[in-house]
This record gives sequence, C-alpha cells and structure tokens, in this order.
Amino acid sequence: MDLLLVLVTLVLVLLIYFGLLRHDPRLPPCPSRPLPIIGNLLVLQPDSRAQFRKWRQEFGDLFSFYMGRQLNVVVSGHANIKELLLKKGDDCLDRPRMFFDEATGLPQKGVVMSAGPEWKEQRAVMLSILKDIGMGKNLLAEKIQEEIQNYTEVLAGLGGQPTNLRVITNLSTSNIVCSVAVGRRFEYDDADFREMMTTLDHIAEDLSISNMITYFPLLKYIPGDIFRANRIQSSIKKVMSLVVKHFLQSGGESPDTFISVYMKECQRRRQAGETTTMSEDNLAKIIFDLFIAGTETAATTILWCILYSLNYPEVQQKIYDEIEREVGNERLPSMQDKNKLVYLNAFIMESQRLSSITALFFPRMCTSDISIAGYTLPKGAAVHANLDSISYDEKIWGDNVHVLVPERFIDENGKLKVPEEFCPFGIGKRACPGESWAKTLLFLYLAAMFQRFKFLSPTDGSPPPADYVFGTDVCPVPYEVRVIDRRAEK
Ligand code: HEM
Repeated sequence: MDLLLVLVTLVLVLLIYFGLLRHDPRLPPCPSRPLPIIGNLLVLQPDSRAQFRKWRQEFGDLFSFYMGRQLNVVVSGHANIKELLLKKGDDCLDRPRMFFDEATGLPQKGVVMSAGPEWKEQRAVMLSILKDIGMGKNLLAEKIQEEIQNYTEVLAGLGGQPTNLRVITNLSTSNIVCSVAVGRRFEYDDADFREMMTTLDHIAEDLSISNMITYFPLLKYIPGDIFRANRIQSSIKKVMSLVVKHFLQSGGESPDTFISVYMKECQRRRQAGETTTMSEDNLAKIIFDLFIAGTETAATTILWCILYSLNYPEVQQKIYDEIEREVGNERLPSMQDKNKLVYLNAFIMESQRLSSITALFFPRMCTSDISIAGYTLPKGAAVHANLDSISYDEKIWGDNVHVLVPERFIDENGKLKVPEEFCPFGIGKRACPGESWAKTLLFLYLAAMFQRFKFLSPTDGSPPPADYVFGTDVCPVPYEVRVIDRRAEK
C-alpha cells in the first residue's frame, strides 16, 4: 500500500513536471527546463550581460527563463527591440514589481517604477520641469559649470598621485541633482551629503542581490542578511529621510528649483480643481529617482571615458588637440562649443557604445500579449530590452566592435553622424527622460577635464584593463589614474 502511494505520488510529480511545466511552444526558447518553485535559478549567472550574449548565440534573438514563477523574456537585436518598444510599446509600458521599490515605502510612485496614469502624469511633469530648467533658461548648464569648477580643483589637488576617481566623481554628479532639486550644492566633506552618497552606493551594490527577494520572498528571513534585505531597507529609509530633511523641507524656498516648481504646479492643479496624482509622496520619490537613475550612470560613463583614454592615448591626444584648437586654454568649454568639438562628441558616443552601461536597465512588464518575431510574450511577462545586443552588433558597427573607434560617429565631411541604432538612452515612450541632462553633463565635464588634465596610467605603458563589473549598471573594474594638471606643467 505504502509503495503504491509512493508510486502514485511520483507519477503525479512527473506528470506535473513534464506536463504542466512543459515549455509552451509559443514562448521564446528556454535555455533549460524550468524547475518547480525555483524556475531556471540554477543556471542563472550573476553576470547576465555575458550570459545573455552566450544564450543569444545559442537560442537566437528571443529567449526566456523563469525566476521562480515569473516568466522573463529577453529581446535582442535593433529591429526586434524597436518593434517591442516603439510599435508594441504601449503594451509594455509598466515595470514588474521589484523588492527595492517596495522597500522605499512609496512603491510605484515617482517615475522609474510607477505605472499607468500616475506614471504618465509624473513623467510629463518631470520632463516639463527639466525642459524648463535645462533648455528654457539654461540653468542646468550653469549649475554643471559651477560644479565642474569644484570638481576640477579637487582633481588638480591630487598632485598626480594614482587615484581611483569613483567617489569624487559620484559626489560631483550627485551635486548636480542637488543643485537642480534644491538650488544648492554640498561641500564634498559635508557629513550628511557623504552619508547620503555612501548609502546610495550601498543601495546600488545591493540592488541585484536583493532583487532575488522579489521572486523568493522567504529569502529575506535567512539569517545573516545574505540577500541584503535588511541593509537595503535601512539604506533606503535613511536616504528617504535625508531627502525629506535636506530637500523637501527647504527645496520650496528658492525659485527655479525642481522642488519649488513641482510644488507650485501641484498647488495650482489642486486649486483649479483638477484631478491630479501630483503629491509630496510622488515628489519625494522623484528626487530619489533622480539620484538612483541620474548620478551613478553619469559618473560611470565619465569613468569609462577616462579608462578608454588611458587605453587609447592617441585618442586622448586628438581630443586635447581639438580642444586646444577650437576653444583654447583660457576659458572653460561651454555649450556653445559643442558643435565645434566633433571628435570629443564622437569619443563620448563611442565610449557609451563600447561600455554599454545600461546593457540591461530595469525591465518592463507586458500588460497584454505581445507577438514578436513569431513568438508570444504573454501578459504578465517581464521583458528585458537587451541594449547590449545593439551596441555590439557587427552588422551595424562592423567587425571591430570591441575596439574604440570614435571615427564611427564622424561622416566623410567631418560632421557628427548619429546612426539610428545608437540608443544608450533607450527607445520609445519610456526612454530616459534625463538624456538631454546627461548629454550636457558628459560634454561639459569631459571637455573641461581633457582641456585641463592629462590622464596617465599609474605605470607607464601598462594601462588598467578595460574590464567590467556587472551590477545595476556596467562599471569598469576599479582602477587608478594619474591626473596631471597641464597648468602646473607650464
Ligand atoms: C549616461 C547617462 C544615462 C544613461 C546611459 C541612461 C539610460 C537610461 C535608460 C536606458 C533608461 C531606461 C529606459 C527604458 O526603460 O526603456 C533610463 C531611464 C531613466 N533615466 Fe536615464 N540614463 C542616464 C542618465 C540619466 C540622468 C542624468 C537622469 C536624470 C534626470 C536620468 C533619469 C532617468 C529616469 C527618471 C528614468 C526612468 C524613466 C521611466 O521609467 O519613465 N537618467 N535611463
């Protein structure tokens, strides 16, 4: 009798495994048969970028895998990604639930993680304020210039000693968010500011690992905080309380800041009796979003550019020669110089392509079934637009995709050429709203940096390798650089 019960149970388990969990042929191929409860967890590697490159070679442009019961689909190739995010974009505008978002206490608020009409209104308000600050009044460029003066003084003060520029560059790009949000920058040694930045660093470090809790909620109870549930929760709480203390409580005082413009508009809509999702909660979350999405991305891109300039000294020399010729050394480069510095612009774009820092940004969620490339992405699936597959596509860029060649972005008349396939800021209605901010920042920082400094490897002739660490974004392996002040050399 007992044996019969064991056999029946075994048959039932096998039936469930091979029957119910059989791969649906309408779905893109799955690299291995998903297991009950854990899905494909056992074959997933921490470096999704490398793994997705390999799986694309084996399974084609679309493949799928399960995290627990959550179906994930990865879409590669420019044509497929364009079809997904542009043509079918309205069916995947939302984002799937993520543990870190719930830890903020303001889930699905702000812009990065919100959905539906709330996302639409918050994003439109964010874009309109950024447009006003960035383009209408050109305050953004002014604030960036002011910050650059402080940043370059710190670099000059390093005295040419080998240094890792990560912390100071993060502090500096974060200060831009502070200037935009509340109209003031913080000294680099301000205790609260440093605490906030260190805590934001912890959040960035813990994001990927803590995301496992999204799919396996019981993991947060494992002793030792292995999945960083407690650390990320307390980090986020700390950042949110600093946002309230330093931003929301004082940001409304000076005009022309993101916070004061948002608050005024919120009041106007309420007084006019308009239905609105604008609120203090959404504002707090947007400030958090600006730090999460807008500081590390910019700093990481600067660090990649410096690392490439060490690996390609002849490119660094060409950048300097162009700046010396077109701008000189007597004044800081400004946005009026942007069109003249073609080679520098091309270098920045090529560095963005090669570093591919947002190889995989936060995923989207299908809100209806989507048909693409002969497969069905069902409602509820998390979908990843694999931007890395575009950056390294030999059909677009040629067979030297692993080499830094700024000339790719310059046409035969010496003018800047931006192919449609260059899309580090994403595609479609949910593409990066900070694109213009990031472009202004990258141009002004790098123009000022290459104008004033020569960047040298710690040891002559052996530059740090241009290798990456995969996390929330694709960062260079920490490296040191000697920053030589050209003014001190004269
Ligand atoms: C080099 C720098 C940057 C890169 C490469 C980058 C790239 C991206 C990408 C690929 C996305 C995802 C779009 C999608 O889901 O389809 C995104 C979203 C976003 N970015 Fe950026 N970004 C950068 C800088 C910034 C800056 C400076 C800001 C500050 C305003 C910013 C704010 C955001 C926000 C708020 C979102 C979420 C948009 C939404 O969900 O509607 N980013 N970014």
